[in-house]
Amino acid sequence: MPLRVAAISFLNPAPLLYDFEHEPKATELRSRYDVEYTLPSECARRLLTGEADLGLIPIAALTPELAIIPGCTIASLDEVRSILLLVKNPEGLAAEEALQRVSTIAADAASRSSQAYTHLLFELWNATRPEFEEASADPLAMLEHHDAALLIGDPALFAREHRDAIDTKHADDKLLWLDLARLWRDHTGLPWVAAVWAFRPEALARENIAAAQVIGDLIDSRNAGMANTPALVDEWSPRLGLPRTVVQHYLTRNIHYVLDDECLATIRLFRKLAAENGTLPELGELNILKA
Ligand SMILES: C=C(O[C@@H]1C=C(C(=O)O)C=C[C@H]1O)C(=O)O
Repeated sequence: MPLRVAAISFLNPAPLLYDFEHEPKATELRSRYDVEYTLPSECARRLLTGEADLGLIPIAALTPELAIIPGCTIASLDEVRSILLLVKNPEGLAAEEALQRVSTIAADAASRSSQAYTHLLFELWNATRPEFEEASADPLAMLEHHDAALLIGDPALFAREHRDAIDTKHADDKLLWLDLARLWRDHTGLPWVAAVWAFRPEALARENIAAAQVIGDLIDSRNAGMANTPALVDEWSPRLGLPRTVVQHYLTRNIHYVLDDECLATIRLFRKLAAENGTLPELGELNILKA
């Protein structure tokens, strides 16, 4: 049987999944992997319950039992564009002061990592404890009953594309548009990391597949995706109705796909701070799959 794979349905992982979607590799890979696309929180749920063997999952959902596949990530070295915190700021205060006034946040239910980053932002660096309520990704509905809205992925890209319309509706609120990756970088000097490929190691023996094969397939796919962004822009720009320049910039500048030492340092620091703060359970040493 092929490995059961839970992959994220947004634009941002498209380069990681390139070989799974394009020949010459797609047919061969179908014999080893059965890929289903869903939202990040659901990818995590499926991997944690064992409904999937391999998942592109939020780093907030990693557990000590899951092995991280080396090489691939969804991260950002500066602005990520698609992790947005919209904050009502009717008095037009500076960002730090406006954050102090936030007491309720509607948080995109598709997210695990960005929700936890937002907890750290408020609880560690802002010294406030706003209430979080999970909601579906609709900025206007989210802001109806909350002081701030956290959006991720494609809905965040759409919101940015329609920023003028959203700002007009909220003219009295004077919305602040904050990029969470940028805030994390400002506070820690490190890249912002959202997701990694994580694996249930027991699937190797069950499916008689070598760790090196899985790691190699995923790294080759990432490399093919990064080398073929023009093809991905051709596919995704009409699919999402976003300008080609935005998709191109997003895939080549906003998102960082290589799980390097700095990204690993981020995962360690993020999980340490989140454990100390009580936001997430302890993770301990990172369990990285060996080839
Ligand atoms: C860059 C992004 O990273 C995402 C954010 C995640 C989260 O908040 O849990 C998980 C996976 C990524 O798809 C994004 O979706 O905008």
